Amino acid sequence: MADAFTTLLLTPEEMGRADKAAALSGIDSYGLMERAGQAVAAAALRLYPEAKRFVVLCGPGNNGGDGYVAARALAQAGAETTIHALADTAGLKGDAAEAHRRCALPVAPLSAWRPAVGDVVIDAVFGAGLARDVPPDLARVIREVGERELPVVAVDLPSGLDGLTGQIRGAAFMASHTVTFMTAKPGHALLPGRQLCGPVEIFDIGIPHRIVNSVAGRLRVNRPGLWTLPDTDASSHKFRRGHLAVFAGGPSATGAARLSASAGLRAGAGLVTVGATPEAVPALAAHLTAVMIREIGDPHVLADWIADPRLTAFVLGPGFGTGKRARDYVELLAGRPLVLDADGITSFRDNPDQLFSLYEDASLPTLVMTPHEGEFARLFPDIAGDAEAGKVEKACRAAARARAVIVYKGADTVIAAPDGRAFINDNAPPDLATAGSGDVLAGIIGGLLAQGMPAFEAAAAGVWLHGEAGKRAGAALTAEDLPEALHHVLRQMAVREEQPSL
Ligand SMILES: NC(=O)C1=CN([C@@H]2O[C@H](COP(=O)(O)OP(=O)(O)OC[C@H]3O[C@@H](n4cnc5c(N)ncnc54)[C@H](OP(=O)(O)O)[C@@H]3O)[C@@H](O)[C@H]2O)[C@@H](O)CC1
Ligand SMILES: [K+]
Repeated sequence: MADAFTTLLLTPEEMGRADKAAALSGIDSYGLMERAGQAVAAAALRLYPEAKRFVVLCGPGNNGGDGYVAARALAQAGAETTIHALADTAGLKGDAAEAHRRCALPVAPLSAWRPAVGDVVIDAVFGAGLARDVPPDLARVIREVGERELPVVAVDLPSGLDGLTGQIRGAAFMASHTVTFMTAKPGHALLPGRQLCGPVEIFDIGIPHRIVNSVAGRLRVNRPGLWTLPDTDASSHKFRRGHLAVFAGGPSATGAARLSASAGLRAGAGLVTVGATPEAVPALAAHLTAVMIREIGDPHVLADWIADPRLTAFVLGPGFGTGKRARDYVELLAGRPLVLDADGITSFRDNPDQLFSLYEDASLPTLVMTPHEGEFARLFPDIAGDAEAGKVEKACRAAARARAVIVYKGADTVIAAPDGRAFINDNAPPDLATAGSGDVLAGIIGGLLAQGMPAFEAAAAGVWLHGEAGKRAGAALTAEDLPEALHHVLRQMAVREEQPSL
């Protein structure tokens, strides 16, 4: 289970506001810096008790200020410590100037440092205030530290990493450990940032939690506790656990719909039916047992079937084929709970507004779209092409425009709702990027939607469960392994819920 502070992500801008609000409420801002720097020194001593020398690299702002505090604490603890600064210390202001004043160690320029084996780097060059690509001097040092594979303890963020977007500004340290303050930041969770941080330690420097909560936006790391799975009590009747309909494509492409359907069933949908044209039925019938098949001979049969209110959710896209048929089906589904994936998304590339208008009346979103990067760019070319925007901003803008939940897939999938809520998912193992994996994800989300979960929660839970199933299935998994692995994950979660002490 997740408590509010372990899932909360504050953007650098929100963190700055927390800092200002803390100062306005009378909290000594230098005290915050002192605790931040002390925490960094404590982590460095704990992680590298045998270090020959700590080299503290200090920048021109408050991240550098944390560095001066840490350097003083390391030296006081008896560790050999040297400081190299990016800019002249005469330019330091406010708390950073105070931290430097209290630190008696000499400060050499960054350009004078030649990284040597045995050095442990304390990276306090840039944190939340990184505003552009790192200067060439620092880029050189980053390269040399990387070449020598020196351990790096990053203060707040590895310098060069954009805390908002997770992107690298020119060059960035590859940290072995990161110490950040109060909450994690989006850049710690998004890629490539996540891979640059090492384990992230979140240290409470004493900003009152009510202040942190007052500046917090709607961004979280995706975790159970942010959503609740439907009650999968074995005694609940299958008709009460909803009925998911998955649409299949042509006879040579039924595998994708089968994967979605099996996953939907494993996710707890009471009934799952694959709707297919007569040509595709034999191929489906040869493989499906627990999943039912509905032959859709002509458009009237389709319309009658879809109109049945007992069908509580739909999946359209996996292996479906692109074109008018997909658009016609979605038109009939307007407003109903739908997971639109793959070909279903691509079918609207020439007229995305046609799709969006079909779902504009819903007061709460009922459409979930699950695009990977290429599909996202087909529906939202202007948003995808905005070089300034990060993945979270892109997903949020797309969700608002489409009035749909957007699952912007990748190793750092972002789930965004039209109301501005957004979760970053971080539990997907690399093996999950395998053929058919997306079909399974669409089916899991469909299965949760069918049970009445709201679209955003169903999407977030589906993405997390998909990641856990991938971990459970292990290395060299295939998509066929995932529904079974999901079954184990859900069973384990149910056991934990029954025995909270586990
Ligand atoms: N929030 C809190 O509660 C607390 C925050 N704390 C700490 O404060 C940190 C944030 O401090 P910060 O805002 O001073 O930003 P920071 O990262 O030091 O950089 C700004 C400086 O860098 C400069 N600069 C930027 N990019 C550059 C580039 N590419 N190349 C060259 N220069 C560049 C920029 O110059 P400018 O853009 O103004 O020209 C400015 O001088 C935060 O990460 C945490 O460690 C803790 O003390 C505890 C309390
Ligand atoms: K840093």
